[in-house]
Amino acid sequence: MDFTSLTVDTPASAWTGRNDGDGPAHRRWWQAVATPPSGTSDAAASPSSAAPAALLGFRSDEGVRRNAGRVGAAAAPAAIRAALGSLAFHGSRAVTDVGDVVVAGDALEEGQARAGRALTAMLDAGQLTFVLGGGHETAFASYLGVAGTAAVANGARLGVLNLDAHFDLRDAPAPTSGTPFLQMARAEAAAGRELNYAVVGISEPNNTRVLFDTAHELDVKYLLDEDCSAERTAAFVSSFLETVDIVYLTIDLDVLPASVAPGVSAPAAYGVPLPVIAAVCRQVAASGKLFHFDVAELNPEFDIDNRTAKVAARLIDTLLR
Ligand SMILES: N=CN[C@@H](CCC(=O)O)C(=O)O
Ligand SMILES: [Mn+2]
Ligand SMILES: [Mn+2]
Repeated sequence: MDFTSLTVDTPASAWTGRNDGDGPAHRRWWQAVATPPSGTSDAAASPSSAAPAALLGFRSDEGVRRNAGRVGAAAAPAAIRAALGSLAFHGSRAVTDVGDVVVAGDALEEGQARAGRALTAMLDAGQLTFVLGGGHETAFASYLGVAGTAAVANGARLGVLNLDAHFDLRDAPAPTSGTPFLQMARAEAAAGRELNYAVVGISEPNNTRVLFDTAHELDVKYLLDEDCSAERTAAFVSSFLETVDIVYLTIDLDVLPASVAPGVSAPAAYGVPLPVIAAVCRQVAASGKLFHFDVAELNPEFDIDNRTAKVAARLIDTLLR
């Protein structure tokens, strides 16, 4: 597709990383990712049966600020790109970085709409899209992109799978990082559909009764963090996948234990082990139903030795195999 027709605020700049040489045997992410208009990738030239992928950064922490959280997630897209850059690239699909949508000041809703339009254009052109957030207000930008596609208009059954310690179903006066899935439920109802929403990793003490009540009213499927054994999680995800044609997967990094993901606004005391979260990513990718995904809530200011950024990069690498 012609990526130069997309409206973003900051075009992608060339990626960097360790250089062991040219060609597929030495290829790392920084060498595989194309950055239009000038940058081309050697991987993009290789024939592949897998759908091409395109990534968009969403530089926002306005939703976190409105939700009284620790701001800093606007710097996350750059930190994730840096962590991904030096990972070895074992995939075969073309990957394009189209740059960032930047939320200026409090203009969150406008930024979400702008990101949504760029995503819809890429999805309709056959790209597997992913967004590097941003606070979890990123999820509503992702939803706008997915909900605007021809696939959804033509009746594809959409499922939203959130890996998160929180429901993010808050009823608030304005959109925040804590509201995106209630916004989705309302938007789906307005479109004459019902939101099919499932969450893996809910922390009971970190979600009030009203959030559980809302989840029950909306028939949200969820698995508590303490119930996330490998077997139960795989069975939960498998049942969910049976009910959908296309999946929007959203990873809020605070689903992981704080020792694994310290660089988030709300670190988890308990958390779901990384091997379980990685297995969910493999399972969703293997289903052939993955349509779009995002990674949210990284806050580089609170990260330790880029631990959280590296975990985000690892999960993205897993999803794109
Ligand atoms: N995206 C953030 N969600 C959580 C944050 C909770 C917290 O800061 O403790 C929420 O709003 O519930
Ligand atoms: Mn969240
Ligand atoms: Mn969360």
